[in-house]
Formats: sequence, structure tokens, C-alpha cells
Amino acid sequence: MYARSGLLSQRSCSSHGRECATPVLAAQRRNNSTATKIAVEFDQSTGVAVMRLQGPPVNSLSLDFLTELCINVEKLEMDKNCRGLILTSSQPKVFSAGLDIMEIYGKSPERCGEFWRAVQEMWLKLYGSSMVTIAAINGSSPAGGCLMSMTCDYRIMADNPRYSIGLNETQLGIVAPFW
Ligand SMILES: CCCCC/C=C\CCC/C=C/CC(=O)SCCNC(=O)CCNC(=O)[C@H](O)C(C)(C)COP(=O)(O)OP(=O)(O)OC[C@H]1O[C@@H](n2cnc3c(N)ncnc32)[C@H](O)[C@@H]1OP(=O)(O)O
Repeated sequence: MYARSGLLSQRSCSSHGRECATPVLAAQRRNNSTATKIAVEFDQSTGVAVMRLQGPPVNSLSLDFLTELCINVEKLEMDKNCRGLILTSSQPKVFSAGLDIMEIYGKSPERCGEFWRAVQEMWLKLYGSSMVTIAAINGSSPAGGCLMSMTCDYRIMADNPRYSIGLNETQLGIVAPFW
């Protein structure tokens, strides 16, 4: 979902010194899902977009989720009026539970490869963004959720002792591939 006044075009552009993605994007080619796990509100007057993660129950980062997130970041990146992006969660108590472990458990090497490429695409897009990016961490954010927030320029976390954040994935026996 992308809500804003005016039409969002997917033109190539070079304003604000940005290298814009080509209209046909890797993430878009991969996206078959019609469900919306990301809601974006763009405020023209401030130039700031808020991206709400709304993948119940815990915003786990599935291939579909990552694809939708990348497409939305790309769209905002191409909008020369968008200067800032706030990433937050609509789910209670959880920012993101990290990678969707069902995407890696018992899957073929090819499928795992596709999934890890999508993970890489997500953090490269956020880390390389020319927008000012802020993670408003309003819940727990383990492993991949922590990675996602680390790739933002700034992080603010809700002050609640029940919320945790960190790279705990080795406890599951998961080692991130060499990038
Ligand atoms: C820029 C630098 C680049 C370098 C990169 C370097 C390193 C980065 C490496 C990144 C690697 C990441 C690997 C991962 O992310 S693996 C996933 C790790 N995640 C976890 O271990 C989280 C486990 N979950 C929890 O701790 C909790 O669920 C919670 C998030 C704290 C929420 O707790 P609560 O509100 O109590 O909810 P439930 O526990 O009851 O869960 C509800 C529901 O959701 C399912 N679920 C939870 N987490 C996941 C998940 N990650 N994937 C898939 N499903 C998940 C859980 O099983 C419940 O399902 P049911 O209702 O069906 O039982």
C-alpha cells in the first residue's frame, strides 16, 4: 500500500544526486503476492514517509515481506520529494521477529539462496538509501529485526523492559552467509 496525494510514477531520475533504480526492479519481478504487509504514508508537507510493518503476528521477514518492503523503499527512493523514512511496526509488542524461520527450515539450497538474496537486498536498500532512515523500534526486534534496524541511520527504541533486541540467531544455529 502506498498512500499519498498525487500519483507515484516509477520514472528514472537523477534529482537530489540520487541514482534511481531502473523501472523494472528485481524485487518487483519476484513479487507475486497481493497481500499487503507494509503500509506507507507519505506526508508531502514534511517530505517524510512512515512505513508500518503489518505482517501478523510478529512481522517475520518472509520472502514476500522482504519483497514488498524493498519495492516500497524503491518507490520512495524514486520520489524526489521524499527525504526521510520512518520504519515502525503496527503489531503490538513486536517490531520484527527477524527472518521467517519457516522460509529456511527444510528448504532446498536454491530456495534458501533466493531467500538470503532477498535479505541482502533489504539491508542494502536501507543502508544505501539516500533518504534519512529511522527505525522506531516499538517492540522486540531479534536477529533479522535487529539487522533491519541497524541498517537505518538512526534507531529509537521504546523504553520497555519486556522488549529485547540483539543478534541472537546463533542460538538457533543460524549463521548469516558471507557477504
Ligand atoms: C549491515 C550489516 C550486515 C551484516 C549482517 C550480519 C548479521 C545479520 C544476521 C541476520 C540473521 C538473522 C537470522 C534470523 O532472523 S532467524 C530468526 C530469529 N528470530 C527469533 O529467534 C525470534 C523468535 N521469536 C520470539 O522471540 C518471539 O516470538 C517474539 C518476537 C519476541 C514475540 O513474542 P510473542 O509476542 O510472545 O509471540 P509468540 O512467541 O507467541 O509468537 C507468535 C507466533 O509467531 C511465530 N514466530 C515468532 N518468531 C518467528 C519467526 N522468526 N519466524 C516465523 N515465525 C515466528 C511463533 O512461532 C508463533 O506462531 P504460532 O502462533 O503459530 O505458535
